[in-house]
Amino acid sequence: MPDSKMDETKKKKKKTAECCGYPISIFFIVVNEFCERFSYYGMRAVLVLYFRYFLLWDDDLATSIYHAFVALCYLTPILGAIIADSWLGKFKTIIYLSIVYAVGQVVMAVSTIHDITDANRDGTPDNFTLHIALSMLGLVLIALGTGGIKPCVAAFGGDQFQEHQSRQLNTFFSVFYLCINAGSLLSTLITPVLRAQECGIHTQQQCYPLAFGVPAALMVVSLVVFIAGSGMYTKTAPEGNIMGSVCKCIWFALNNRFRHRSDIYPKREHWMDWAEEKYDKLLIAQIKMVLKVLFLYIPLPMFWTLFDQKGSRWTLQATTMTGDFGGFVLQPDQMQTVNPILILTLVPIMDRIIFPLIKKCGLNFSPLKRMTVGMLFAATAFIAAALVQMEIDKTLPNFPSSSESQLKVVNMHSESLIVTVPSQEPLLIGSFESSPDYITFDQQDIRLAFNTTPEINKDLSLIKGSRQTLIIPSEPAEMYLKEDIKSKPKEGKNAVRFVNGWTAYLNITNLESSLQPSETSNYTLVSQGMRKFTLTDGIQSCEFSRKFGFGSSYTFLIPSDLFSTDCESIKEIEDMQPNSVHMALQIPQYFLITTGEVMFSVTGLQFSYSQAPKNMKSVLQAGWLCTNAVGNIIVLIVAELGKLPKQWAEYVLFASLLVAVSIIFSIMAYFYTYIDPAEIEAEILKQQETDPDKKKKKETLEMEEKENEQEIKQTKI
Ligand SMILES: NCCCC[C@H](N)C(=O)NCC(=O)O
Repeated sequence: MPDSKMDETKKKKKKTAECCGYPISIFFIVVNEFCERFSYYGMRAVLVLYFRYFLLWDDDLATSIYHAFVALCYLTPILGAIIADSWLGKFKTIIYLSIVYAVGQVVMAVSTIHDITDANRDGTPDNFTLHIALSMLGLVLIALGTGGIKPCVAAFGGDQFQEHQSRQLNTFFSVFYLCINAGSLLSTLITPVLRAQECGIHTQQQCYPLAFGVPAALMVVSLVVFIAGSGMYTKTAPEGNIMGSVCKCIWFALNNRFRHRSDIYPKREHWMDWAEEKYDKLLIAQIKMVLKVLFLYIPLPMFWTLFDQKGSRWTLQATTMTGDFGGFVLQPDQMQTVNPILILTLVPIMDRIIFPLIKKCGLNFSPLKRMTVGMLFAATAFIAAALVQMEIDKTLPNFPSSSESQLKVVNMHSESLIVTVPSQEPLLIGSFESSPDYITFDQQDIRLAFNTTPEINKDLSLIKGSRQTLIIPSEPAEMYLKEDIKSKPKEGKNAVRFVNGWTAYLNITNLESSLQPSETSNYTLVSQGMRKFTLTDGIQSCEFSRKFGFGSSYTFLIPSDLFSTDCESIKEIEDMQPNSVHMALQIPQYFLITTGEVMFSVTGLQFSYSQAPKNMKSVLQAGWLCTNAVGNIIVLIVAELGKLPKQWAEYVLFASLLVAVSIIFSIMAYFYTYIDPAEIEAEILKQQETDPDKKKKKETLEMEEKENEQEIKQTKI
């Protein structure tokens, strides 16, 4: 940094107002982070639902676009860091990109107003292309904004501290992390509730505009708060195209090394020293510092690969468990809120009790050791997840493999039937009853015999890898096959269907269409709790209520005396029993992974700041965030390619991989020497001052500058 600029920074640092030893400007930065994370996580909480139920995309498309968006959010930090360190400085970059971000959130909220294209006022948008175009534009702007400012805000916060505030600087990163999680916790609780409201101009629909509008408003608040602190910040000026200089310097060093590869040339201590012919010693030293840290980052994505499965695999695991806590019921995706809740409790405990205690015991728990231990905690969390999975597997139905078929028989006939099934004892099935469980067949084509008069022999061609039910209506000769669900219903919901044994058509609430006599409905998904169905044939009606748990499946048999028994004679066949393993069993794995996160992530944030040269703080923050992006990409690849037959085995595989990676990381960390970049930079600057050659060059430069200034003055006169 030119001396004049350095003096400017120092002058500004002197003016910084303090409160309890902290720069007051920090207050604006942490509130800004809280609002920004509220905005980001709030929007993310309802994004997949918006894709699925507003844009009507299928599950695969909705999930792919969602993951692509998250990956983009972790790739754009590089762009933000380059803009900040090389061109605009962190302050202006945060302001400009926050404006882009807020505009993105507003565009996204507008895209969710169905009324803007609902000309025929039927409650669904008429021009999906416009809604899709607007939402994609909004998401790109949001990714640019959130990713772009992310490395700058943490580094800008660090810049506010002076040399005597190193203890407070470390605490700052913990408080910063607390704000992230407080924002994310509140928004993940609030935005789904906002979405569940009904709103609209012409028709009342799920209130996506409110669910996306509130995060947009929070982003505007975040920007206003940040600007409000403007007069108090320490703003380090950018030093020109630093990234360009870094790339050119590395390229020159590599080329120069290659040109002098012969043994006749004396070796140099570091390959970057081959840039000395052309580049400043300070720049070379700074690049060495950055490269050393980036090298250390290579194994880190593996941690994020495990960590980010909280939102996917672990949530899926929760859908196969029960969330009834007595006083309240937790939905599977709400289990994720355990992470920010634990962060809010664990960070203070670690900072105030655990780390000081370890220090008191005389142990050197250095940042890199903490990160290694953090990785091991995450690995243990996956072992805990595997154990829980084994418990769940014991309770899961025996689904058919890809070479097997399964069959159940439902008898809606007024008399009992004896069914002869290949390689089985004959089955006696009472009227309005079903065979006890699914029968598994290795072959696709089977022949069943029924003791009706006359006897019926039925050839069936079953579907491999599927579960089917053979419905025998009041006229057994008209029997037909219906395909059943072959996995647990999504999101912990319950799949229900009805077989109409009533003599006329029936309308049933929640079903897509009316049911003809003897017809079986498709499945409809209902959430946990008390659910009511009204059945009517247009003349008479009755109500049927039932309490559901999580993840069950039922076939309800409607008898011919439906209305005379006021719906009470409806018979229930349990096709899949409700989940019985409790979601509370996931708490240990959440506890372990969050402890790992506190040790790994908070420390990594701090480490990336402390080990970066002053002009590349944002770049190293971006490098740190990039490890997260790579981790997410690994999740996507593994999810596509490496599907193991047993989920618990996949958890154990991930845990083993992370243990292996943490061993490699600990070896790399052993050879890493912690540095004080400011000290090294000052030392080199001092050397350059005393270097006669440099001194001369500097004097000439200063003389030239003075001459230039005089010339400008004279031209003005
Ligand atoms: N809905 C879960 C939010 C988890 C937040 C996570 N613990 C975290 O701190 N992430 C870092 C970030 O910058 O968002």
